[in-house]
Amino acid sequence: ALESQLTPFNILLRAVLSQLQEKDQYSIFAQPVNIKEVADYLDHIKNPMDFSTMRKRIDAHEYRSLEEFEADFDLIIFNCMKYNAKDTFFYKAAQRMQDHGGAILRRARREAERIG
Ligand SMILES: CCOC(=O)c1ccc2c(c1)NC(=O)[C@@H](C)N2
Repeated sequence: ALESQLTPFNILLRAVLSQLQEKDQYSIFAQPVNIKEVADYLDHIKNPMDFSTMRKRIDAHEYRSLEEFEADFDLIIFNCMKYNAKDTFFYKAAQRMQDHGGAILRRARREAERIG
């Protein structure tokens, strides 16, 4: 029901996800990597992750802690740095996302402690 959707914790996760997506200015982390465009992606990446999947998991109450949410964020970064070579636009975007995300998640951890 809507009220179970809008627990303080869920509201926090949705706010954090929006803050992270603001840093994805070319939306390269917004959707699952398109396997039609990147044919060998699943040969290399066993656990794909993206922000739209994370949003579905928030709405399905699949995150029981901020650490579980962070693990999926870290997976997005890890996959990108694994599949793409260091000198690529994608790899560099993952590094910037990791930096921005670190600051956003540190603030979120304090907020999660405050709401208990
Ligand atoms: C239309 C072509 O799109 C892509 O090739 C493409 C589109 C998005 C991508 C990606 C590839 N690779 C990645 O590692 C993740 C970060 N995002």
